[in-house]
Amino acid sequence: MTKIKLCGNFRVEDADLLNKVQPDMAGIIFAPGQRRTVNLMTALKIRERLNDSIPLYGVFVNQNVMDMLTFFANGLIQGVQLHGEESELEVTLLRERNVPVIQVVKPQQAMLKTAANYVLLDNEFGSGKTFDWRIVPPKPLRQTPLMLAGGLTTDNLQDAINQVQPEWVDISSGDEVAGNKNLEKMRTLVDIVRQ
Ligand SMILES: O=C(O)c1ccccc1NCC(=O)[C@H](O)[C@H](O)COP(=O)(O)O
Repeated sequence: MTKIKLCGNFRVEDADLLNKVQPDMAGIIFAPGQRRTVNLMTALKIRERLNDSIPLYGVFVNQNVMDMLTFFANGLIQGVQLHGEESELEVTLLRERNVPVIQVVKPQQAMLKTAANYVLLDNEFGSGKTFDWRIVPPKPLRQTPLMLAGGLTTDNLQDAINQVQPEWVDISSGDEVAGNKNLEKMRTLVDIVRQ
């Protein structure tokens, strides 16, 4: 069964919504200067309020690996999403310290051989824009479990799963209404993957 990550949570109360719908993974943005960026205090509060059963991943763009290791060691995050041009060396360094890694790649690179636990296909930063799913290599050719992202919504999620057969889907804009996380959208998305 496809699993679901709900990303870009940025208000402390988003933890309560996540607890209600129980996604397989949640994400918060540490990349600076973005609409959904969280500061350390908010991140700590979200982790504190979030059910222990929901792993929280930090999203970073070309940031300091030592910070990622510290956040992981302190239990603030349970894994990292590398959303920039991070090197395989950085991925390996994190993996050697048992940090689960999601490496974001361009859709054409789904076959990339990497030490990361997952490759995530997205062409922008939580932009809500889809890409042409036909360019994703078929499942038997992929080396690493695939997370599909980019403009997934309650309207297109089922088609995306049918066409791409990803191990995971990752959604941010698609669970928002007027820029805030929305319980009904989140619930519908989770129901679609679990039906
Ligand atoms: O959401 C952001 O602001 C963001 C900023 C910098 C790097 C990544 C960012 N978001 C990543 C995600 O939320 C998801 O991994 C994914 O791209 C979902 O995007 P979408 O559903 O298209 O909003």
